[in-house]
Amino acid sequence: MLLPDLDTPEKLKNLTIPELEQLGQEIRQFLIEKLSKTGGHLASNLGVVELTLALHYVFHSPKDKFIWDVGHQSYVHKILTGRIGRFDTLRKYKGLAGFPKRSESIHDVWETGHSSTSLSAAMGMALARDLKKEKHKVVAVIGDGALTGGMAFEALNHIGHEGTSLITILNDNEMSIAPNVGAMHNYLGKLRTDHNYRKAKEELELLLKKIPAVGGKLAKTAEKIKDTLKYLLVSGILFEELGFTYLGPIDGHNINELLECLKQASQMEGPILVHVITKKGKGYAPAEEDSYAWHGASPYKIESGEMVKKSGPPSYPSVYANTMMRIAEQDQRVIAITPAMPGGSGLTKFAERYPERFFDVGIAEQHAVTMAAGMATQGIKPVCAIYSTFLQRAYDQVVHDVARQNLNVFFAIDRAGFVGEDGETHHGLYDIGFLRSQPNMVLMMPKDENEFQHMIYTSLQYNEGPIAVRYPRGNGLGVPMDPEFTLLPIGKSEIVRPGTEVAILALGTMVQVAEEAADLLRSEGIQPMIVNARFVKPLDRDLLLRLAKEKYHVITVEEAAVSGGFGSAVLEFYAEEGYHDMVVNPIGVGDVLIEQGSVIEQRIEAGLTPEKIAKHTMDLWPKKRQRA
Ligand SMILES: Cc1ncc(C[n+]2csc(CCOP(=O)(O)OP(=O)(O)O)c2C)c(N)n1
Ligand SMILES: CC(=O)[C@@H](O)[C@H](O)COP(=O)(O)O
Ligand SMILES: [Mg+2]
Repeated sequence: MLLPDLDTPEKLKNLTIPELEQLGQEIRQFLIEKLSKTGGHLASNLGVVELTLALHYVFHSPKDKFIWDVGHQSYVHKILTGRIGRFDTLRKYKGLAGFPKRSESIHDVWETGHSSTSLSAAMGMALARDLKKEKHKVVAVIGDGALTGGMAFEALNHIGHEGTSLITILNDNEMSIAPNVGAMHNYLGKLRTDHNYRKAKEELELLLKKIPAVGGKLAKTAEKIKDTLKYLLVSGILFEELGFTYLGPIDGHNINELLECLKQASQMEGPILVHVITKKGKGYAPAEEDSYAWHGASPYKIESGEMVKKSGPPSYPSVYANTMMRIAEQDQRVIAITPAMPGGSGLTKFAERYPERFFDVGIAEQHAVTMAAGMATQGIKPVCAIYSTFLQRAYDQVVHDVARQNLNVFFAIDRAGFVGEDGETHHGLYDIGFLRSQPNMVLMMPKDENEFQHMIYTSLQYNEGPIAVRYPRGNGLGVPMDPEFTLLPIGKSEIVRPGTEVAILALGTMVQVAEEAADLLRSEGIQPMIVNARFVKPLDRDLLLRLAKEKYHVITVEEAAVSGGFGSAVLEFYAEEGYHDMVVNPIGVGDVLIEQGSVIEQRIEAGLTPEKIAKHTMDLWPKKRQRA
């Protein structure tokens, strides 16, 4: 076994090719075993075993800088940089992060999680190197999916323009999470299969060299023919035209080919793009056969490849999908848009049923939102299904293209709140802050999966402008699902428990937590009012005014950043209405970054528990009595 002794990448450099190949197999086996217990991004990491070995063999991390786009494929890098012993804690609370983390290792020079940032960061590091007159390599590893992200094109454009020396490794496995989409994907497909082109080009060049030296005109013609044919035949012409030296395509599982090509790249100046062809899931049959399912694997049985399925109530994406299907059946205007998350958003069935009304635009949230806005101007009813965290990528499009023009786009904002193992790069905590400030916007959150279906229905019946429903990752509460849809009155909340003295206005997932807090308080003879807030915008004015008139103290609770959140909206309301002595205690996620773990662990760290909410209520109670 070679793996146990490899605690620094420098030790790789003493290995022979066969030893590197053996090490690759050991790493593969290690990943398959460890992730069968922890789950994680198995397929992507199995696909980059040889590539990561070769990178650490040829270059000198951390002097040479490695930047991993999205970073979900950085487990092999973590194994080779001294963290092999921590893999039992992968994506666990206070354990090893599932993405690069600068606090974990000097070899992690850039943190990722959101896609398509690697080339911009690499450019920044390369320019800094040049300004400081340092000499080291900057290497970005970007997948074919991440390359569909707009930021990547912005960076390619600038890098090619500046001619800065940096190496882009394009890890092309034809997959995003789902099969990759887009014109760039199609272009890469041609390059992938261009071995014939390459052979023809070599034969052509040999032939042209055989033409005896000819004078003047004929020579120029010969050169012109060669350039034209080269244009047709040469690989990577798109990248070459953008100012990159294109190397490849090479077999990303062939150590010899990788070492030869990376050594060549390491000796070249200017922007280099190495096109590496890999197989997502390589080396584990179930993941090779279905790398889509094995992109984000749950714990599984190695022999059978059977994932441990979390049973339980319907998931929010499945309720979204079923409700969309039912409504789309009746309303031909309804279309669904996803930026590269068809599976996670639950849209697979919709896409099969209504292929002409489904658009996976690739990792392109900005394009998705503005395209939806364009559709809305033409009377189409676009539904943008975007995770809260990824919607951050399209903020100006929401502001400038949708809300400002008051266009009727429905945002289905999934993964709102804590998301668990993906950690702080993926939590959906900021959408309330950045949406409620927008004129014309309607924003709501359901307390459970049954109310969720009614909110989707209400949103699709709404024609007045932009409307958004934010909903959590995972399953509902297991409540009965009404057979018929209900149209919810916009801006109206629901009193779920009457009470006195203190009113707890809870949003979405926090309604259940607030009710559990009320149960704890009952033994103290304290019975606060529990409100299912439902709407962040517009607020339920009538209820808020009633609470003021009846001298309630108010607690708001939200699984979102408290700064700029629902509680802030309530505070602003009372200030604007002149209730300056109104006691409002907003509870939410403070100015903290809560790392990977379970959602429950994250809520505990944030103080979003029945016990804490009961304590907040108790704290207000005696003051309330004294005041009376
Ligand atoms: C801005 C953003 N949108 C969506 C995602 C979700 N996401 C994570 S990985 C991935 C696909 C990445 O494909 P690729 O870069 O080809 O990597 P591979 O898994 O194939 O190695 C997507 C869409 C993300 N991380 N960031
Ligand atoms: C790496 C990445 O961004 C995605 O794979 C993300 O982890 C998917 O999240 P869900 O598992 O919530 O769909
Ligand atoms: Mg890919």
